[in-house]
Amino acid sequence: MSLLTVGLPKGSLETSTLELFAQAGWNIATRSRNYFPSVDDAELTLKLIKPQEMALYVADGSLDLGFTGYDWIMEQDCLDKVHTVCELEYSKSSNQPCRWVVVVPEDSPIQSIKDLHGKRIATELLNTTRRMLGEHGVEAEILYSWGATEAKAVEGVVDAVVEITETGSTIRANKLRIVHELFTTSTQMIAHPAAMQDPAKSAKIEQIRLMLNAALTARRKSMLKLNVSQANLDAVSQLLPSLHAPTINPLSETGWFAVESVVDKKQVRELIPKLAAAGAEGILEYDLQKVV
Ligand SMILES: Nc1ncnc2c1ncn2[C@@H]1O[C@H](COP(=O)(O)OP(=O)(O)OP(=O)(O)O)[C@@H](O)[C@H]1O
Ligand SMILES: O=P(O)(O)OC[C@H]1O[C@H](OP(=O)(O)OP(=O)(O)O)[C@H](O)[C@@H]1O
Ligand SMILES: [Mg+2]
Repeated sequence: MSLLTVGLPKGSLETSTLELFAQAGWNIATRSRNYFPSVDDAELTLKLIKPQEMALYVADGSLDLGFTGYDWIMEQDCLDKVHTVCELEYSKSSNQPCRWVVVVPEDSPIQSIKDLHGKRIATELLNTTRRMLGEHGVEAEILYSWGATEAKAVEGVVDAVVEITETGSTIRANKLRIVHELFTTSTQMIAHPAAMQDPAKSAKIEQIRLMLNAALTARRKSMLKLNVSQANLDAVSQLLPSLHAPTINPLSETGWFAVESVVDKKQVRELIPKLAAAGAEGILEYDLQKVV
C-alpha cells in the first residue's frame, strides 16, 4: 500500500499536469487505455479521473489528493467538502487562469445578462449558470451541453452559451462576442480533510505542494549572469532585480566581477540592453527548473 492516492485530471489538464510533475521531479508514465499511470515514487498511487468528478472523490476520501479546476469544485458544490492545498496557475496551454464567460454571436442584439431573459442558453456548468442568472433576476432556459458548445450559438440552436475560454481562439474562430465574465478558474490542488490530519500524508502533500510551486515559479523566472568591471559594478548591480540581492564574485582578472541574479522572464528583454549599455559583458540567460 502506498501512502497517498492521487487523482490526476484526464483530458484538457492531463498533459500540462504531467509536464508540471516531471519538472517538479516525478516521472509519470501513462499507457494507452490504462487509467493508472506509474510513477517513480513508491509512496504514490496515481489514478486518471475526469476533472468534473475529481472533487467528489476527494470529498468522500476515495482520493487523498486531486487536481482539478476551481470551476468543477464549485459546480459540484464541493468547495466546503475538500481542503484546498493551493492554487496552481496553469491551464491546458498556458500558465494563466481561464475565464468562464457568456458569449453570443457577434451580430446578436444581446448586450448584457439582462438581455438573456426568456432566452435559451447552452452550457456544461448547469448549477453555476442557474445561480448566476438568479443573482441577476433573469429567467432563461438552460440546456446541458456535452461539448462543442460554441457551435450551438453559431447554429442558432441557442441564443447564448456559457463556456470556458483560455486563449480566446475558439471564440474568435466562431465569430462570437463576450457579453459577461462569470469568474476566473485555475487548477487547484485539493485534499481529503482527513488526509491533512494524518502527519505522514500531510507531510507528503506538503512535499508535492512545495515542489509543484517551485516548478511553476521557475517558469516565470530566469537566471542572468554577466561580467562587469569595478568601474561599472554599481551601475549594473542597481539595474538588477533579484530574489534577495545579486550574487557578486571576483573574477581571476583583478578589477572584474561576475554578477548573477534571478529576474522575472518578462523583464529580460528590457533588462539586457540596459545592462549592456551600463557596461555588462558576456551576458547569459539560463532557464530554471525550480525556485523556492
Ligand atoms: N483550455 C481549456 N479548455 C477547457 N478546459 C480547460 C482549459 N484549461 C484548463 N481547463 C480546465 O480543465 C477542466 C476540464 O477538463 P476536461 O478534460 O473536461 O476538458 P475538456 O477539454 O472540456 O474535456 P472533453 O475533451 O471531454 O471536452 C476544467 O476544470 C477547466 O477549468
Ligand atoms: O479559448 P480557447 O483556448 O480556444 O479554449 C477554450 C475552448 O477549449 C475547450 O474546448 P474542448 O477542446 O474541450 O472541446 P469541447 O467543446 O468539445 O469540449 C473549451 O470548451 C472551449 O471550447
Ligand atoms: Mg470540453
